[in-house]
Order: sequence, then structure tokens, then C-alpha cells
Amino acid sequence: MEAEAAVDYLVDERSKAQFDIDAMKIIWAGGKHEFEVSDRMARLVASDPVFRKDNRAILDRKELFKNTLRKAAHAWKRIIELRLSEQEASKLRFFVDEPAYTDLHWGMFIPVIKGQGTEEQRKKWLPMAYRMQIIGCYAQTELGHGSNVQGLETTATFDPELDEFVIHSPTLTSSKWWPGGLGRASTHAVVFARLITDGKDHGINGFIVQLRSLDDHLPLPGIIIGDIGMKFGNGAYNTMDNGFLRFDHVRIPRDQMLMRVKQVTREGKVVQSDVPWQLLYGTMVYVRQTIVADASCALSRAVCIATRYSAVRRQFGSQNGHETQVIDYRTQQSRLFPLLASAYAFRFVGEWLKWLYMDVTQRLQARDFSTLPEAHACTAGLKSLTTSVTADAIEECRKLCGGHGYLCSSGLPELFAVYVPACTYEGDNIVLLLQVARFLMKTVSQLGSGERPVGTTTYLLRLEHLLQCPCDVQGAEDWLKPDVVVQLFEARSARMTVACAKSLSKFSKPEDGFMDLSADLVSVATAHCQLIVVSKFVEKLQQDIPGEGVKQQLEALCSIYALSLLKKHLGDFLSTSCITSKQASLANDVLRSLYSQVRPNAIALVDAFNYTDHFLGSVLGRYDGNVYPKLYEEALKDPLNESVVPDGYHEYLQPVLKQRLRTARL
Ligand SMILES: CCCCCCCCCCCCCCCCCCCCCC(=O)SCCNC(=O)CCNC(=O)[C@H](O)C(C)(C)COP(=O)(O)OP(=O)(O)OC[C@H]1O[C@@H](n2cnc3c(N)ncnc32)[C@H](O)[C@@H]1OP(=O)(O)O
Ligand SMILES: Cc1cc2nc3c(=O)[nH]c(=O)nc-3n(C[C@H](O)[C@H](O)[C@H](O)COP(=O)(O)OP(=O)(O)OC[C@H]3O[C@@H](n4cnc5c(N)ncnc54)[C@H](O)[C@@H]3O)c2cc1C
Repeated sequence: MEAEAAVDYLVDERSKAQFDIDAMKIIWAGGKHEFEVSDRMARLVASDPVFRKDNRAILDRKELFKNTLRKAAHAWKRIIELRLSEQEASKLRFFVDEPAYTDLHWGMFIPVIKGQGTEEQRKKWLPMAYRMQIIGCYAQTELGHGSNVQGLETTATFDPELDEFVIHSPTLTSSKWWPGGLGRASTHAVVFARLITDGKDHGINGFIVQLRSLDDHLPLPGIIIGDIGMKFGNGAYNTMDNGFLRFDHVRIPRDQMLMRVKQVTREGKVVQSDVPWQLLYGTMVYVRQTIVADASCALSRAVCIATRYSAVRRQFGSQNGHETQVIDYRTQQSRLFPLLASAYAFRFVGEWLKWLYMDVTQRLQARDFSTLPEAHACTAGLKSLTTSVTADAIEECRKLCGGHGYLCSSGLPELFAVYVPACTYEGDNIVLLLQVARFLMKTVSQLGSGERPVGTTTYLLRLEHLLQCPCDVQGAEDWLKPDVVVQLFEARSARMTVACAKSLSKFSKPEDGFMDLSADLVSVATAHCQLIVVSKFVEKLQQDIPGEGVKQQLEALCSIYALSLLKKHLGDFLSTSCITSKQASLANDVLRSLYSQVRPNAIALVDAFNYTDHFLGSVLGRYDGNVYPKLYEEALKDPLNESVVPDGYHEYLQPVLKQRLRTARL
């Protein structure tokens, strides 16, 4: 094929932008310093051949895993050589873009020891973990129990004679099953097990257990361990060694029980400390918060690919002598721009959630536990909302790219396969929304008793008003007023919450009500979480936003986010009498004009994510838009194209063809 000169097919598109893109890049990154770090790490990874990832879909499992080990070791070497800070290291990991055992080591094993260990335990274990002299994972889920943590079966029985715990898997269903990094890489795990002393069950707790020898990596006596097998998609999450683990009466010293929440004395007495027992779930709260931040990354990546390709791709019609760019079709805009708006919305709510998490952590250190339930509800709810939307959005972006979106070289199939388990891990999304609903029902039921709702539920203090207030929209332009929109989302959430609380009160046993009404409770929780995202976007816009035209673009995106939700959940808004059908129709008109406003800025708005072509890993999303020659190039790299006549021709194709010839002669 003729080599084409490098042409930037998106130059025209970029010249249409009506805002300062460099300023937007800084807003997206969360600050100037954050932008600089992110940009530097992205380039570092993109220029290093060890971090190549375009062959993942065709490597077999063993090669794939070995390659991941190689990349993780190389990343660690670079981190040490370049003396990278924690922030830089975690950005480097992000741009390497490959799930690995190190995620669980840094993302869960270290945090669980930090959060649930005593000072002595932290001093003993953390330095080894920080230097990666031991590799750890988080072994909670079992074959028979994932969502129901209280139902775990693994036992940790105290033996007062030897001052040890005996860790045991009493049944097949008690096998640990799923922990990332467990299958092949980890030397240690924090294992969640039932604490048994003197024949009494004291519920679950974490225990540090060594799994493999630090000399030859062989499993220690009594440990049965392996990988659980291939998962969804090629490449994708198969770089991770999710594992199984069974214990046959494995002994560990007493001081390997994580003792911040509960302690077991030398005599075998269980002492509950004064911190809330829910801190046992604290690592999950931390990770859920990071998953929300990650959702905006995955979503923006898919949206970047679909937006650039939509500007390059042309079908039907006539536009200056060419066919029409598909991005100019209203249907394409109405599917794509709400996703673009959601990417920005999730970015800002993720920033806020990080702040909330830091705030609750500081309070816990000062022994103020009052905001823990709200932090749990926010992390659980937003994890659920953002991952569900992102998973669906990646698939929608694939469809927005037509047939070529289905090719691995579009980057979208692998992104989808690697992302969808986020709807399940760290808490199934429905189970987590039910936690939010439970928190809302409790908050509403306590309103009369003088208990004041805090943080994101403060709006419930204005319950009487919200149950009756009409929507203040008279003309289309009223839909652009942030206070009108926020109040509408508050009213919808409050009305749905109260309606559900009333239905619940009709049950003599609350648990029966929760079972029967669980689908409605999930809708209530979703409405509340959407309110949080809308109001955090609005709050972000009340801050100082530097850069020409940046604020206007973000205001348009904020309105698109809120009004497209209104359109999608119109049934909720109409059935709670929050709006009239006339107002709904005005909102639809406003949405159309907002799409026109965003259209010339669309490419610049995705450029502001500052993704390298290496990170995007997509022929369709290339920065220069030079899609077609590169699609050919990628196709030619496929192993099937290595020979002109395929392997298997002589055994399987030729005989069939010859047989058909004979039949034809007959
Ligand atoms: C190379 C070098 C690099 C260098 C450095 C580079 C750095 C690299 C860094 C990389 C970073 C990558 C990041 C990691 C990536 C991770 C990937 C994914 C891994 C995925 C891991 C997992 O997948 S890991 C398992 C998660 N498995 C769950 O997620 C179970 C869900 N299941 C439950 O969580 C409970 O089972 C469930 C339902 C609550 C019922 O709990 P339950 O039975 O006790 O019952 P209840 O519901 O009654 O709850 C009783 C009361 O507790 C309250 N409460 C409940 N939870 C609470 C909580 N968390 N905090 C506070 N309060 C809580 C509740 O609100 C009630 O309060 P009240 O009584 O006041 O109403
Ligand atoms: C890729 C991946 C990585 C993982 N990594 C780890 C790890 O490192 N460490 C670890 O310990 N675990 C890990 N897990 C396990 C993960 O945390 C669990 O799979 C998750 O918590 C869901 O639990 P489950 O599999 O038991 O689902 P189930 O609870 O069996 O869910 C099955 C269905 O039942 C529904 N359901 C369950 N309970 C209720 C309810 N009360 N009300 C209504 N519906 C309900 C769910 O919505 C779902 O539709 C990982 C999982 C995956 C997929």
C-alpha cells in the first residue's frame, strides 16, 4: 500500500474551538501540577517499548501473564531509578494501562494493613510491603459468598496453647475465589475469616497469612492455591491472576490478626475497641472512591475515540462536496454528547468524593465517627452509578463507531471487557444501591426525632417544601438556571424517597418491606446519586474557572448532563409531579440547542483529556484522525495474514473444495 503523508484530518475541527483548551486540560487534570505530572508520565510510558500493548489480544494466557509480570517489574524499576513520588508512580501505573497483581498490592493489601492494623502491625508489615519484599492481595470473596461478607465461612480458630490461629476452609464453598494477584504472584494475603475463640463465633476479621515461600515461591504447607481461569474477552482482565485458595489447618501467630477493630488477648479473650466495627469494611470504602475517579477515565477514553471517529467518518448526504460527517447527525449528537457531559460530571464528582474520603479519614483519626455512614452511602452509591453508566457508555461508543468499533484495533472491545467487572467487583452495583436506599430510609425515618441529616442529605431538611414546590420553568431559558435544576433533582429524590418510606411503613417487618420493594428502593437510590452528581457539577462551576470560554463550555455540559438525565428518567419526574409535560418538552428543545453549542467544540473537549495515542490504543481515536490507512496496517499485522494461503488449507479447505468439484461434475 502507498505510504500516505502524515495529515491531521482533524485540524479543521480543532480550529473551530471557542475556548482555551490548555486551561481546560488543567481543569480536567485537577490542577497545573497534576497536569504536568500526568503529561510527563503519559509520555514516559508511551515512549518505552516495554510498555507496548498492541499485541495483547493475540497473546495466549501464559505469554500474556508473563508479559504483565515483565511490565510490572519494569515499572517498578523505573519508579526506583527515577525516584518517582507516589503520585507519579500511580500515574505511571495508570498509563501502563494493564491490570496487574500490583494493583491489589498497592490498592488493597497496603490500605487494609494501614486501616485495620495496630501501630505495631503497621510498623512490622508496611516497610516490607512498600519495598515489595512481600507481595500481598485481599482475600475476602469465597466461592459461595461475595456480596454477603457476614456469610463468609473460612475460620480462624484461636489455639490458646500455642498462641496461634488455625486458618481453615471447612467446605468447598469456603474456598477463597476471585482475589486478584492471588493465583500466581502473591506471597501474602489479608484473609477475611470468622474469628472463633473458645468455641464462640465473633464474626469476621482480617488476618495476614503467608501463602508462598519467599525463597522459591512454592505454596507453604496446607495452602492449596491456583488461578481461577480465563475471564471475559481477549487480553482485557486476563493479565490479572485472580485466584483460588484453600486452607488445611494453616497456623499463624496471634499477632497476625489485624487488631485495630477487635483484639484477642493471650488468654483468648476478645476485646472490641471503641472504633465502629464497620471499619472492617473500610478498605472497600477507599477502593470504591478510587473506582469513581477511574470511571471518568474509562468513560472519557471511550468518548474520545467515538468523538474523533465521528468527525472523521462520513455517510450519506452532501457537505462541501463530501458525504456528511456522522457527528453532524442529531441522533449521533444525542447519543454522544450526554456521554461527553457525563465524563466531565464524573470527573468533578470523583474529585469531590476524594475530598470527602480524606475528610472522613481525618475525622476517624480524631475519633469523630459521625460522617462514616454518609461516606459509606456516597462511595457505594457513586461507585454503582458511575460504573454502570460507564460500562453502558463504552458499549454505546462502540455502536457509535459502527462496524469498525467492533474491531479490536478500535480499542473499544478490550476497554469494555476490562471495564465491565467494575459493576461487580468491590460490591455488586445493585447490592450497593440497596445500601444507599437503606441509608436514605433511615435518614427520613429519623427526621422527626431531631437527628439532622448531614452532607448530601441536607436537602431532606426542606422536605415539606420539596414535596410541594412547583418547578420554576416558564420559558426554555429557565432550564439553564442551575438552582432551578438542582431543586428539581432534589424534589424528585425527596418525593421518591418519601413515597418508598410510606410503602415500607405498611409492612409489619421492615426486612419484608425491603425485599418486596427492593426494585423501587434501587430507583430511589439512583435518583439520590444523580442529584449528588448534578449538584457537585453545579458547585464546581461556582468556583473560579480560569481560561477564555472554559466556563461557558462546562456550563453547557452541565446542562446537557442534567437535562439528558431528565429526558431518560422522564417517568420519575412526571409521576412525582415534579414537572409538567410542557416543561419536559421545553427541556428537550433546550437540549437540542445545547448540542449545537457543543458541536464545534466537541473535538477540543476530548483533546482536553490529553490522552496519548499509546494510552487510547485505538486506530479510530487517533489524534491525527488518519483512520483508514492505519486500519489496513493493523489488519495486515494479524497472524492470519502472515501467509497468503492459510495454515489448514491442505487438511481442511482443499478436500472440501475438491469434494464440491466432484459433486458438481455428478
Ligand atoms: C508497579 C508499581 C506501582 C506502584 C504504585 C502504583 C499504585 C497503584 C494503585 C492502584 C490502585 C488501584 C485501586 C485498586 C483496584 C482494585 C481493582 C478491583 C479489585 C476488586 C476487589 C474486590 O472486589 S474486594 C471484595 C469486595 N467485596 C464487596 O464489596 C462485598 C460487598 N458487601 C458488603 O460490603 C457488605 O456485605 C454489605 C452489602 C454492605 C452488607 O453488610 P452487612 O451484612 O454487615 O449488613 P448491613 O447491610 O446490615 O450493614 C450493617 C451496617 O453497616 C453499615 N455499613 C455497611 N458497609 C459499610 C461500610 N463499608 N462502611 C461503613 N458502614 C458500612 C450499614 O450501613 C449498616 O449500618 P446501619 O446498621 O446503621 O444501618
Ligand atoms: C474481576 C474481579 C476481580 C475481583 N477481585 C477480588 C479481590 O481482589 N478480592 C476479593 O475478595 N474479591 C474479588 N472479587 C469478587 C467480587 O468482590 C465479588 O464478585 C462481588 O463482591 C460480587 O459478589 P458475588 O460474586 O457474590 O455476587 P452475587 O452476590 O452472587 O451476585 C449475583 C446476583 O445476585 C444479586 N444479589 C445478591 N445479593 C442481593 C441482594 N441482597 N438483593 C438483591 N440482589 C442481590 C446481584 O445483584 C447479582 O445480580 C473480584 C471479582 C471480579 C469479577
